Amino acid sequence: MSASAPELVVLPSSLALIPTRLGLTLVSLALVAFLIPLLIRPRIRSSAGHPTPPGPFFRRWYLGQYNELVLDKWARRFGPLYSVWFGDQMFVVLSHPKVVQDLLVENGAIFSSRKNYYVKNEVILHDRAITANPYDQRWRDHRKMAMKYLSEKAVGGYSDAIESEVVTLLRSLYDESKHCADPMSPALSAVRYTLNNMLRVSFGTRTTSLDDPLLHRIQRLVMEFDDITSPTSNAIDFFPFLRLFPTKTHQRAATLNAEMNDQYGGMIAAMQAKLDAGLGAEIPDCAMKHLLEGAAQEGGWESEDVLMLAVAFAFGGVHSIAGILQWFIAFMATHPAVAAAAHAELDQVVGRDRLPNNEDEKDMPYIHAIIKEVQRIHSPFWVPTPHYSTQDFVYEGMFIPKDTVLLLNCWTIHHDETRYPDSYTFNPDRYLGDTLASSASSKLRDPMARDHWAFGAGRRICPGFAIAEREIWLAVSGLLWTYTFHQVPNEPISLAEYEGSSGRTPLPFKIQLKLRHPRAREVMEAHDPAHTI
Ligand code: HEM
Repeated sequence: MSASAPELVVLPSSLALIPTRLGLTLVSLALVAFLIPLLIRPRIRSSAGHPTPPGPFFRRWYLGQYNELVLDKWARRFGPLYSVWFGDQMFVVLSHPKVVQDLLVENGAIFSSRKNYYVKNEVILHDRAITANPYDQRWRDHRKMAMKYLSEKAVGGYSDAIESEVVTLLRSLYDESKHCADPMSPALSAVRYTLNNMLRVSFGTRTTSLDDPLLHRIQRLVMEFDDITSPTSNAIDFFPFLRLFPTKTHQRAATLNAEMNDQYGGMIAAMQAKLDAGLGAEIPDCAMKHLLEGAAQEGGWESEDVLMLAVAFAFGGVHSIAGILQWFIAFMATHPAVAAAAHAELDQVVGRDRLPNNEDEKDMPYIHAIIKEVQRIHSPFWVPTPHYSTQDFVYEGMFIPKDTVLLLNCWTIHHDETRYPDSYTFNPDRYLGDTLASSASSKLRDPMARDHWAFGAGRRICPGFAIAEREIWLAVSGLLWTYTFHQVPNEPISLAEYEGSSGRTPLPFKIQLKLRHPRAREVMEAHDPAHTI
């Protein structure tokens, strides 16, 4: 070896470099050949030659905080059905009501599964929660059980409890604002209202004050869940090799799973201990009691299934409704003419002696319209939990292969100028004459007649629809009956920005409250804020 080295040194320099250059070129070509498929979309066709829907040339792994705006930009460029690749996963984006109806509703047997997202499904939910399950028997069992407690009929049984929580909410705002003297943030009271309703349904319990540690812990867990489970945000979901490395997202997801187990597992164990001690009569009727008393065993459920149903209720039903209520307050403070028209309707239909109730809704089309408009203009989920296909399908000449993720592009649909003229303006009048409840509207055959798509579509449509509508109606009408809402000088409320990765809640803001009439104070003061079930 050492004898041949000098010979190399005497070679002309250009010749000596040839093997090196060739090697480098070959390595570069190999790298490019390896990298290009990772960067650009593949060309896929059906056996009959149909191409996949058009879409961006490059693959993605992250769309940023306002991911709906990127999806909207592409919808304008590529049309109502386009495809985009995230790492190894093809997404198709549905940006028109007819496409949503044709695929998710009419072909629900094919488009109702869920992708096995690594962070959300595997690490956090252990493949068990209703929202994450593929379209299989476990999902059917969970969904059936959830509907037992969330159906229209079941919700009728919670009306008194929800009405009582409304007064607690009104009182909490009153106390927090030092009897309307100080500006205050409505966020925590709104979260407590929705959490108490969910705890009532699942555990027959509630938090007792804004300082209750349970409120703060669940609030934190739900926010963390929303923050780390956006369907278009985690590279680790789309590039499986990243799972071999320790990442911050993975660590956060594992911690969240442990905390959920600790919190909800602890509550379930405490209930089980009470039942074992023969003290079941002390526990109000609720989903967890029913499951622990036998329903779970009959359905072949394991303890983790029970836990995950409770988690699904909290994670699905707390920030969604609390977000709507916060947006509603923000719009009332910034649109006093709308609030004044709602107050006039209340005075005419309900008067000032009592709070509005469920029966009043049909007689108050304007407040009904305000609620629909808030949900249209600020849906809590601009990118709702995606659906997933279980068979190859050709739609309008475009190929949607099995195992494709389908995104309902709520932002683009809710800003379609032909359906909602002047769509960026908050204008409840657009819904006057639409007397249907949103749950009834979602069943209309004509997708263009549907009020909005905030609750999703097809067989995975939100099972909390009925309770959400009750909670929102009673809270919104009660808030309007009690207060007028005002912006705080020099602290404008932003109606454009929001927290979280998908529209969830407004940025923190403060409002100044004013009581509308003395009877409102009497109603609140007669109510015990520590009211227990
Ligand atoms: C304003 C309130 C709410 C909104 C806007 C909302 C919205 C949604 C949306 C968009 C979906 C996905 C639907 C789809 O895949 O097409 C969903 C699913 C779900 N929601 Fe809601 N939701 C709300 C309240 C609730 C409540 C109160 C609960 C529970 C008590 C709940 C529990 C769930 C569950 C468990 C799923 C998963 C269903 C499945 O995969 O089969 N949601 N929700």
